[in-house]
Amino acid sequence: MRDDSMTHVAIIDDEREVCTFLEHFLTSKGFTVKVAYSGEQSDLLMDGPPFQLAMIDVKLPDTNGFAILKKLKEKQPNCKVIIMTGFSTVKTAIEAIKLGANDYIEKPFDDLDQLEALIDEMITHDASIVQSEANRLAGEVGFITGQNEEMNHLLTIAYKIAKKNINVLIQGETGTGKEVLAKFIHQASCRADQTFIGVNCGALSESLLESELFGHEKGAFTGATQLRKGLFELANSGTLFLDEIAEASPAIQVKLLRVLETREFMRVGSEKVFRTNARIVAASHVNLDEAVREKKFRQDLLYRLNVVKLEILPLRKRIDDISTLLSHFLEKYDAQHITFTTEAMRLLETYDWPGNIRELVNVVTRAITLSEGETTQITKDYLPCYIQNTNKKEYEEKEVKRSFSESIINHEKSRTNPYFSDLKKYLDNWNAELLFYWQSDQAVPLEVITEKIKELEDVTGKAFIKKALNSTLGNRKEAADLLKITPRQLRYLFKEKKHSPL
Ligand SMILES: Nc1ncnc2c1ncn2[C@@H]1O[C@H](COP(=O)(O)OP(=O)(O)OP(=O)(O)O)[C@@H](O)[C@H]1O
Repeated sequence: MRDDSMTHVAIIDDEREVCTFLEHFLTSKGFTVKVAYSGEQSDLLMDGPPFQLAMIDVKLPDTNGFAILKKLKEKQPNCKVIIMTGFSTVKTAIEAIKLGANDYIEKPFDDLDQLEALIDEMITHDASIVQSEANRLAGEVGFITGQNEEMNHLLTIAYKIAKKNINVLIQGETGTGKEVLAKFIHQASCRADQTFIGVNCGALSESLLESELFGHEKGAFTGATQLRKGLFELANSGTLFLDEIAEASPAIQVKLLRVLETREFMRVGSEKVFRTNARIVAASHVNLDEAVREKKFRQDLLYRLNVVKLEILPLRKRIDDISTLLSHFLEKYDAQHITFTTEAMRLLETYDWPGNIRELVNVVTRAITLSEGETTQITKDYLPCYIQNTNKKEYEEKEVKRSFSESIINHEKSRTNPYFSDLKKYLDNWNAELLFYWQSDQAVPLEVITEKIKELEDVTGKAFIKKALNSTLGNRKEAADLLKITPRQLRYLFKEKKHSPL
């Protein structure tokens, strides 16, 4: 007769020694244990009374951990699952987490305290606690999610894997919050009280980036007047955030690969080998699989970086999060008294947000500033003209185009987006807005003005690049020559400008 006051655990693994060890270990903790050595035997277990926890090996002779996980989640949805994996199959275990496993542990079990802590956590914590802990920390760091299920799932996965010592790759369009997510992972990890340092690999020349990353000895090159520690050294027990990793040159990619493989590096101008324990979180708005196919990015480096890949949705695909984001920003700017009219909300939910959350922040701060002293209700008139002019049909047309192909998307967007289609209109609006601020009796936060100036630089620069590309029929090399910049700079400007993936 089964005693339901006890904790019931299933172990599914074809390695008999592992099963024997776990059976002893768990029985000594007062749990009852059932063992299956194959998929067939595990089917029998799953058809029986429910388990609180199942520990499942990734590889079995007649099936794999994914298939067992799927069946278990169907038959016993409340059963927690720990996937057991060898080092070489960590990526597989991460996939299992994405599919609903609660955690994974590497075999052999070197650290029994860690094993015990993991099992205890599984038994005592229910999933809603993990979710609410993740949400609390996300609120603290400023990575807000609302109703969107995919984003909430991503947040939970980020929270779970944060505690593991593995590299993470974050992909997402510009302004979607890649850096904020990297900070969240750092804060949720055991390294939270250590350093978090970030570097934008596209913003520095090759030699500067090399010395930034690895440091240099005094006299290593002209201008190296003193020894400088690099980021791998400074972030030794913390997290190193490599932003826009796709922009790293081939030579830097080789050097990064070496550090990721061996954990060793040398300062520029020195032969001495240093070790680093920095956790790497890399980010890119470029699809790195595509960059590998186009031979712009090393496959072996990508393999090392994306032990876990997290993809943040663009804002237009998480429209259901807009109201939560708005409330967050209103609170952040101490403007909780402000509300948005239904019409204004509809416009915000219909606009396609090429600059993603960064652009939303700008729109909210602008609306707060403009409405100050006038009203507490944001109507459509307090939104920028290009958002007021958005209509549903135009949006839907863009959606269809978007799914057509990435390259066509980018081209179409630049053509149809009112932001770029008419530079003169944009400049007139910009001028009018700035004059409005200037003539306003209210003090305008300088941040709003500097953001507008950056936006002007972005939009105008992009318009001129687009003009040059039009005249060279899309030939980037020739366009770069016309603009008297290098093709690399053109690529950078082309992709990095904040408000508009061309
Ligand atoms: N989920 C979020 N909740 C609240 N604010 C967010 C969120 N995501 C991004 N932001 C805000 O949007 C702005 C851009 O975020 P961030 O710099 O992390 O984006 P990014 O994807 O790294 O951009 P880029 O690709 O241009 O470097 C910041 O002001 C950030 O605070």
